[in-house]
Amino acid sequence: MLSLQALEKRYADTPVFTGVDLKASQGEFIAILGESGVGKSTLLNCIAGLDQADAGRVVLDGVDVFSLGEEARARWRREKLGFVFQAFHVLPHLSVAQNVGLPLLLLKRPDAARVKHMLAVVGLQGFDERLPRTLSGGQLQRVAIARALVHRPALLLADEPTGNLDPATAERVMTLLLEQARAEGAICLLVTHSQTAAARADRALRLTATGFEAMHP
Ligand SMILES: Nc1ncnc2c1ncn2[C@@H]1O[C@H](COP(=O)(O)OP(=O)(O)OP(=O)(O)O)[C@@H](O)[C@H]1O
Repeated sequence: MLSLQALEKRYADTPVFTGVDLKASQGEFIAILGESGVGKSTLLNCIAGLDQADAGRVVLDGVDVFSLGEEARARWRREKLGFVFQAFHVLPHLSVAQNVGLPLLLLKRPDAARVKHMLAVVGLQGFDERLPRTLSGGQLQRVAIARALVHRPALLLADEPTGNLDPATAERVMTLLLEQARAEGAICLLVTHSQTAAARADRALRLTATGFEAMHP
């Protein structure tokens, strides 16, 4: 269970958002839309504890994230969160399998069989030794999805993951993200400008300066 309670963020005297509340259950897929600059990426960063919220709480599976010290928060992030970004953020000098296995390595739980499984579910079996520069954008994003879920995170944060892809590839990547987040039982918060992607989520919310507005259901 993820709970956001009265989250608030400002830069100097300029408020970005206030009053962000949300409750999400295991396996729920939630799309977050909103005008450019309203603070969607900032909100994901605040939830991940990468950016400091000015007020409010983030509670994931009973853990109050802002009460953790820096080291404990970094450990929590490695263990409980997965990330997918628009720009892939795949490490160029590591092979595909090394990229996917990185979260497990950082948790000191290397697991070659799990890496192989994740490569298979994203349709990249046999790509283990390939370097990222030999992959297409859609393939790179599938590597990123496999990496984001390999350690079975409780929460997947996806920031415009299909923003750099052509519509057909975007559609396939979105399907994969939905299916795999659900298969792994992760809560997924998906920031997107795509109404098509939002329509496929369990819920769609619009972020405004004063919190979330429900779009559907
Ligand atoms: N370090 C910073 N200092 C000051 N203002 C910032 C900083 N980082 C972000 N902002 C501002 O905070 C606001 C929210 O930015 P954010 O990138 O979260 O928006 P967004 O909704 O994700 O936008 P987009 O849809 O265009 O990606 C913007 O007005 C931005 O200029």
